[in-house]
Amino acid sequence: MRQRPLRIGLAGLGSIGQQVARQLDAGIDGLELVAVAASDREKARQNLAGFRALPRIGTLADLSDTDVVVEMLPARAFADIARPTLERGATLVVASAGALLSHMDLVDVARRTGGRIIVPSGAILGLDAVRAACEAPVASITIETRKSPASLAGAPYLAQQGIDVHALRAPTTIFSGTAEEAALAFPANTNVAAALALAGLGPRKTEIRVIADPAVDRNIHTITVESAVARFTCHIDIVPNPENPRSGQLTSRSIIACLRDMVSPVRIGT
Ligand SMILES: NC(=O)C1=CN([C@@H]2O[C@H](COP(=O)(O)OP(=O)(O)OC[C@H]3O[C@@H](n4cnc5c(N)ncnc54)[C@H](O)[C@@H]3O)[C@@H](O)[C@H]2O)C=CC1
Ligand SMILES: O=C([O-])CC(=O)C(=O)O
Repeated sequence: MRQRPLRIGLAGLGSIGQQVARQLDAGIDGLELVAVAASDREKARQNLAGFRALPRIGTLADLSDTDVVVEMLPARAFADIARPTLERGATLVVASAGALLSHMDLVDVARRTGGRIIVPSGAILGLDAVRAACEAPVASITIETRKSPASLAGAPYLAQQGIDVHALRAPTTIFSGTAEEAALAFPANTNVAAALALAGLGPRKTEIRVIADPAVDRNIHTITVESAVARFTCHIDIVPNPENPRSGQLTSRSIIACLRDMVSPVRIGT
């Protein structure tokens, strides 16, 4: 039994970070929100107004006395908090799973310092069964991601390929490739494929298809696994966050469930 609560720091107070902060402030036994890092501190103060216990508001460097840092930054800022957190032997909970694929050397840092990298399921389901299946031979793991144009807009791949998603009138496959390729092409839209890859066959053997569909208003993911011990398909429709439709409303809850696991005497699922 821990003598004191786990001290939590939040890196990023955007659409996911704000939800996580609110849920932590509502109170979870064994967890204490002590600090948040935000790029606009005045806006952060406004977002945290009314909190029961106001955490410190500062920069990424101000998270350096926490036990657990929850990374919820744009992919480009991922390493700015991931590396120092792991260098000091703390635990890093990763939202930007796609960005982790370009920084797999951090696993060696964690091994050296005793730090831990934890990738919650986020917006995807079935990682428990994927991990279990991968204890036996697995033939293939694929994911199809279907999103509205608003949930895909701004991805670097669209600009590179000259694709105007807002002009599409019918569902269109705009990308097929590996999870590794997708993480670079769609850094804010394919974290699900990265998490799936890390749970299963790795970023070069996990295939993703991205479909832009003007008729949908959810972020929709379908995983298909063919393995020696089981064949399964998992499907999820997630409500996008109003502040950032690229991210859905399940991810903050997945992070909270993951943090709860760290202090709970009982753990459910693989
Ligand atoms: N694992 C998963 O299943 C999912 C992962 N994500 C990923 O989670 C991450 C966070 O998502 P959102 O909250 O929706 O993004 P967001 O763009 O709404 O929020 C990011 C926040 O980080 C802040 N920020 C940027 N640089 C900073 C710095 N140096 N210091 C402090 N704050 C900084 C921004 O001002 C913004 O408030 C993204 O990388 C997103 O792609 C999103 C959905 C699902
Ligand atoms: O569906 C979501 O909420 C977000 C998503 O696809 C991703 O980041 O991979």
